[in-house]
Amino acid sequence: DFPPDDAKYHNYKEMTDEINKAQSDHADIAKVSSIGKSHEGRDIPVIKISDNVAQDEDEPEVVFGCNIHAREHLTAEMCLRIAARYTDGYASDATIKDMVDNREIYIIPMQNPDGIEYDIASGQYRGWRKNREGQGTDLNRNFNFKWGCCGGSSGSPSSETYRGPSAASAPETKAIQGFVDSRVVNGKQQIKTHIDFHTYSELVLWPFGWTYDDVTEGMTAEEAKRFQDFGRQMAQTNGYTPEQSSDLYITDGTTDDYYWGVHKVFSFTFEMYPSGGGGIDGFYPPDERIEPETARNDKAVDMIVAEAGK
Ligand SMILES: CC(C)C[C@H](NS(N)(=O)=O)C(=O)O
Ligand SMILES: [Ca+2]
Ligand SMILES: [Ca+2]
Ligand SMILES: [Ca+2]
Ligand SMILES: [Zn+2]
Repeated sequence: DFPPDDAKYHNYKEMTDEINKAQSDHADIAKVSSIGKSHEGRDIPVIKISDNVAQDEDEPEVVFGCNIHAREHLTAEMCLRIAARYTDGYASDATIKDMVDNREIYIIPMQNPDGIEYDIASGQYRGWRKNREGQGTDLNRNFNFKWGCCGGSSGSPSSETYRGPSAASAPETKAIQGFVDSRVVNGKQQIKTHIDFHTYSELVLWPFGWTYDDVTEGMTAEEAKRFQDFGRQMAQTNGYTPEQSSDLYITDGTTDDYYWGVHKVFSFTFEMYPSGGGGIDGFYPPDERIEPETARNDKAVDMIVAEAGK
């Protein structure tokens, strides 16, 4: 488990208990299911928040994905905050109610449950990043879009950015892709917007990661401008630095490139607090930082939920 001083962070069981409680407290608008199983057999839960939540309604869909990298524990807290705001806020906040009534919001708090549990299992943080297959696959290099295309990942199993033996080889990647693919209804992708939360560096990133080009096959000048404008607007609200993903470094097989490249989902990656300082400690802010550093993204989250209806 987490060290006692960081008890406010949720482990896998505490996370599942929390979303199950949200479901029982708000059964009319919240429904928990599993998108599939991890390598070690853990369910990867998703909580859906919408009116008539048991029906698949013709409403724009939004996805928030968290903790695809094991040590980035602050991101699971980000996803749990979104779930809490959009369930607890339904009765009191008119804007939240409007969004819940007119969107289908999916939140996946722990996309890499095995890695997360391994990172904290000894009681001392291990700095673990990948999933738990063999020497670990970097799930954010394993997606089936431009997989291993461009020097943005490694082919060596011991590497922190090991792309896996083949595209979508990891069960967690299969589960996430399977979920996104399942949201194509009558040939139309229902998911309109997405944020994948990471730590750290305080950045708002948009596709593509596989190329330095702003405009390229699969990204017109208009589309690139939409990403730039909206990314900058969100960054205005949280003080992060907005840039194209590849401005950081080239990556291939990432979630964002898959969501946009394959499904044309208006998709961003957020790197949360801290901004820098380098080193492994940046992945482990004290739990006193959870509230302020997750609340910092409330406005950007609300913007991306609203944008799904554009
Ligand atoms: C989303 C990309 C561009 C950055 C990310 N950085 S992280 N979260 O692993 O430190 C990563 O390397 O996957
Ligand atoms: Ca503390
Ligand atoms: Ca609905
Ligand atoms: Ca729908
Ligand atoms: Zn990450």
